[in-house]
Amino acid sequence: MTDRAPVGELGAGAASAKQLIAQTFKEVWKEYYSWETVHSAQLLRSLAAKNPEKPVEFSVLTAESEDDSSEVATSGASFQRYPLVNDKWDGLTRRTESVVVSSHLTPHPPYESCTPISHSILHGDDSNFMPFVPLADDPTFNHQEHAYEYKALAWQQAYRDPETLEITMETARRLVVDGLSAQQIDDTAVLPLILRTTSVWGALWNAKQSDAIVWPGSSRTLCSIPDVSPPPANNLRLRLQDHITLCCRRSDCLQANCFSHSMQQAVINYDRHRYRGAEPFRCLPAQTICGDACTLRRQAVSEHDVSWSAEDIDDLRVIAHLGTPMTPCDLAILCHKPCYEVAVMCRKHGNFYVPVKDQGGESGDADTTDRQGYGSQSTSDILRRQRALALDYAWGPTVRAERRNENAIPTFALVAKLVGTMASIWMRVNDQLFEGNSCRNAQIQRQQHKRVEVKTGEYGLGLFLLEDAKTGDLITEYVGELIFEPTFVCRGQVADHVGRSYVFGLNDVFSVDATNAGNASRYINHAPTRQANVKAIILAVNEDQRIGIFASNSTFQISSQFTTSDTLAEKDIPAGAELFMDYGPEYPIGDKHAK
Ligand SMILES: C[S@@+](CC[C@H](N)C(=O)[O-])C[C@H]1O[C@@H](n2cnc3c(N)ncnc32)[C@H](O)[C@@H]1O
Repeated sequence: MTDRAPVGELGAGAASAKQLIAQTFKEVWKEYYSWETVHSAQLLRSLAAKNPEKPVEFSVLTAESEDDSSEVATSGASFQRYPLVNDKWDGLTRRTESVVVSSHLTPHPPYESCTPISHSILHGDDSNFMPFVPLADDPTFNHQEHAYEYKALAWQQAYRDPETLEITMETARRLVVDGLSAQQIDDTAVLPLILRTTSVWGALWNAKQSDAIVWPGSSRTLCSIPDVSPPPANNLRLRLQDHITLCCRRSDCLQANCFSHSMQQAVINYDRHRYRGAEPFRCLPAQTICGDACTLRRQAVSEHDVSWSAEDIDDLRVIAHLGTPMTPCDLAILCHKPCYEVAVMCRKHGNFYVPVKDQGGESGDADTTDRQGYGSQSTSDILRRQRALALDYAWGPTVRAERRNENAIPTFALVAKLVGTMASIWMRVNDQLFEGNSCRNAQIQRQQHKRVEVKTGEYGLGLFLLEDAKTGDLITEYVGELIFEPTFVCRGQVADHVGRSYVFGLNDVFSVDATNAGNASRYINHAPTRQANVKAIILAVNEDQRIGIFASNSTFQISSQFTTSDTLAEKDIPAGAELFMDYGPEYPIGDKHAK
């Protein structure tokens, strides 16, 4: 694999290290591209349409392979090629080739494909960048005019070239085997990508997030480079920061790519207090005695009687800062400290509401006006119960024992457990709330969709019911890409060209576009209200706006999102019926369903 000098022979000097890294990089680059060119040619060949009468053998689509001029048409486009000479890699030179389109490729299908998704997705699109080249093989689509709307292709924006990433990573893997560390490699600044950054977004991290390129020269399975150093075990803030960055902040959300979830790095900043004011955190008064060590049992404990390490105090700050306002009894469980000690530390380091009235020893600067500042959240029965249960579950005796045995708690396991517990509790609370209730939110959450099929309908493809539905039943949910208004304007050109639009206006900010990604609901055709048998209703479900498609009829009126089906006139939509909904007054109405 290598004929380069080992690190030892090159000496420890920066110049030698640089030389070694550059040499290894060049080697890997050559190996990779000599494999990649052959592999790509094979892939292209496998994609060629099969023509049994006249089999065509074409390697790479270049002007050189144009041996049958009656079968090919050349367009003016060009691409960069890394040529092989006598099956050997010919250095890093690139050649510009013109693109030849073979007539043996199958024509574009009459319907553009659509990626199936079960919930709406948000790419965070930018209307300045073209997300994809639409109808690339449709000669009647005006690509030039379309491209005029955009500054660049979306993949050019913050594009991470997977090949450069793989070559960099393979270089690093070989260098690590040779005795260099990731930090030493980065210090030379020779590689095109930094392996580690002070945060988590270096090549090491990105490689972990990307699909692996499997190629013969890769030593990925043989050597793994130590990842960015994990945050110190005794630094709860950094560990949680990492966790919050990776997981959705909504405790009831288990989807990696939910609407609200963004991959921006989270920073737990004590200066920006979550509630108000600049206090590091606030604490609620203890209400009932939690045990022998409860602050309510102790008379005037002084801070001199309590000795906490800096890490312990920081843990308290983090927990109190991130959680909903808690009593010292709750905090005691989370901090694994006696309650009366927590109360002392809260007084010292936070803004502590001491117990009111007859709570011996701790006189009250408690003040209900201030407490109201927390809003209904801190007083909500559901939240309180949720928190109590979560504490019970997540910080039970096993975990406490773990903490005693090891100084380093497996934070991820703990936090995942806490988040998981919150989610399961939330689901249980939801179930209790929604039990026996045909609330539309509940139907959407439970995805109680009807069975449907897509087939030729009155206007192109249409959506048909496979089972009966009663008015008010959820048929399906309209899902797609969440796009911004300017993107909608740009995509309009494609919709005009194909003569079909799959965009549903959601709110002032977003529309849901099912053109490229969606489910069967994208095939529901339009009919005016009196002939429509389904209705789209936008519902707020767990902080997201979602579009439920409900069985409806002409007498169906929306009164509230919690209206139940039994308050509405029942009228079945029989299995086999095509579904129609009213697209709204602006939609150009077809002759058959003219209002
Ligand atoms: C959401 S798609 C519906 C599925 C579409 N029929 C298909 O084959 O993919 C909406 C498009 O269908 C067509 N369409 C739906 N209802 C129609 C109607 N009542 N009259 C004419 N065209 C209709 C229009 O082209 C419209 O832009």
